[in-house]
Amino acid sequence: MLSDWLDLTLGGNAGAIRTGRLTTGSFDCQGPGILELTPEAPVSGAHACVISAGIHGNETAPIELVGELLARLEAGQLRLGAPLLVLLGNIPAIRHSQRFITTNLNRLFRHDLSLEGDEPERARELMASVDDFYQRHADLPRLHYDMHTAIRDSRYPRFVVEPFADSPSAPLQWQWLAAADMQAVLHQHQHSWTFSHYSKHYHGAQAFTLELGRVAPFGHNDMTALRPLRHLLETLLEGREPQRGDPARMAFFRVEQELMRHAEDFRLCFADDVANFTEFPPGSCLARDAVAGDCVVGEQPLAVVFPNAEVELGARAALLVRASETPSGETRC
Ligand SMILES: O=C(O)CCC(=O)N[C@@H](CCC(=O)O)C(=O)O
Ligand SMILES: [Zn+2]
Repeated sequence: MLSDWLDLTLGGNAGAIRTGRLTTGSFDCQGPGILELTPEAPVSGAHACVISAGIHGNETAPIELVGELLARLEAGQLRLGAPLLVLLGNIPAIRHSQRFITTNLNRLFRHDLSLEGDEPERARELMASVDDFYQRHADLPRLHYDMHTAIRDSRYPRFVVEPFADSPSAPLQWQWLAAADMQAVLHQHQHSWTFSHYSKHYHGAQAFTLELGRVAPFGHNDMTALRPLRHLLETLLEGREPQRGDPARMAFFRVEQELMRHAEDFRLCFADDVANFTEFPPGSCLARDAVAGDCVVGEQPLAVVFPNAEVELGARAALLVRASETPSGETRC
């Protein structure tokens, strides 16, 4: 049964179900954590939808959300109207309730990846499944929502990260995401090799990272806060036109700088309970790095997003951001 897919996959029995039928389509388990749903009758205007969760193994709310969607499809409460690829990212890390096992999977989505190991191998499998899916549905507009939760509290608990690309995202996306009760948008200023960036950069998909609250164990997530997003996902998988909200309800930010960790001896200068999007005035010391020196805020205030002193050497330890007036990241004067 489709609703057993998550449990079987996480229990190491991914091979126990292969293909099956729904009232309105069929499903095909193409590999561990790789599930494609195909409608009997695709609805005109439908998107080729990719929904991914568990790219970081301790981020459980998105996995629970996928479980809710599959259960409602199986129960016939939703009519499948769009091709849908559901991906569960780092399966061993989910089993261990860890962000990753050896290296951060969400930095490996690039065609020239040369690393070896379990996470690089998984990135290759996921990239190949996305390539194959979009190629087989080449006539449809492409969409990818990669769902995460954040390590810290956030001033905006639900926010969107818009990957960098040459062309801006479709303005309609901000209307859909506002209706889904996303509260802020963070525009990336450079390539980041995340999963959503992969779909946007290599496939021209409308692709975003969605941060959906704070990391919590299974069963401890506030799923009611995610109802509006569930509604958006349901509408898309039914192939219907999503509701539109007012993007002016969301706060827009752009990344000014990535703070990198260079030294073993690296620390952030603020407390662990400082929330994402907290602003620091000019002159504040944000980090001390024995190799790179101090990171100090310049003439304009900066806010911190995803600060994490525990990242690998050479990895991003925080995004330093400023408010912008528009989704594509123009900064206020
Ligand atoms: O809370 C944190 O520090 C990390 C939450 C998380 O996993 N965020 C993603 C964002 C991806 C992006 O920049 O698009 C990540 O760090 O991979
Ligand atoms: Zn994550």
